[in-house]
Amino acid sequence: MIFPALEVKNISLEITDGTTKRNLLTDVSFNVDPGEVVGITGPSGSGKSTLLSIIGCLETATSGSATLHGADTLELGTVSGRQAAEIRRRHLGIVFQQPNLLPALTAKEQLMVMSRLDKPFGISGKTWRQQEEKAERLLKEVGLEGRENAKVSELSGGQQARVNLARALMNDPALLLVDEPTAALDTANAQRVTELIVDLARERNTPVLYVSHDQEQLATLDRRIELVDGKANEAELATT
Ligand SMILES: Nc1ncnc2c1ncn2[C@@H]1O[C@H](COP(=O)(O)OP(=O)(O)OP(=O)(O)O)[C@@H](O)[C@H]1O
Repeated sequence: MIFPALEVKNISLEITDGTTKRNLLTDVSFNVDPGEVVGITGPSGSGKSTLLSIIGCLETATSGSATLHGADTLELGTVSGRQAAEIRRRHLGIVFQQPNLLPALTAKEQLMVMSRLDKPFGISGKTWRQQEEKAERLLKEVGLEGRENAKVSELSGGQQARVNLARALMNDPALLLVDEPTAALDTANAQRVTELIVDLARERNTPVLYVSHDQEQLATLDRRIELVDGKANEAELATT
């Protein structure tokens, strides 16, 4: 039996809105294949970022499951605490809207921080030098060859978004989750970064969930899922 890389089944989240309870997400189900980039879209407040947080083990669903099939089969939607942190560190790449880069560090050092979190050897048992080579290789892949030693203040917004992306790839994630990573960029730069994400996903066979409002960017992706009133829009799914 061939599994999709990511299987999301009937994810629901009940939230408390003031004094009333309501379902922010209701029975959201979809699959993502290896190397496929799926856009998550929908009106503001429809739960896009929350869905990504559940799949990214940052929040837990009230019910349902999100299963990642890779070297290990991992349940993502319901784990919390130390187990969730371990899954994020080892298996997930998460890119938020704000790069949150450390101002005192160079581009390469932003990536090396990921290795430092995993002392004495890297995530996959690699030495410090091997991790350093990996950081250099990733920066080259995102188009930053020659900028490895530049500090954040010396990098443009587009370059910072690329460092942010490279950093999320340091652990060779089995799933990449990106939440409006180009919101701070002009249209041309935003489109280039989106195309880079699609290329990297295909080259690495990594499934990607990409939250965006931008129709032009969404058109670059393999397909899209629209969240409307907490439900995934199946009609849109079927036509894409
Ligand atoms: N566990 C929770 N408890 C209460 N409220 C929550 C919880 N999780 C999310 N929310 C609320 O649900 C709403 C939806 O948030 P979310 O950021 O997921 O929407 P979004 O579709 O990503 O919006 P935007 O496009 O504006 O970024 C927000 O008002 C958020 O505060």
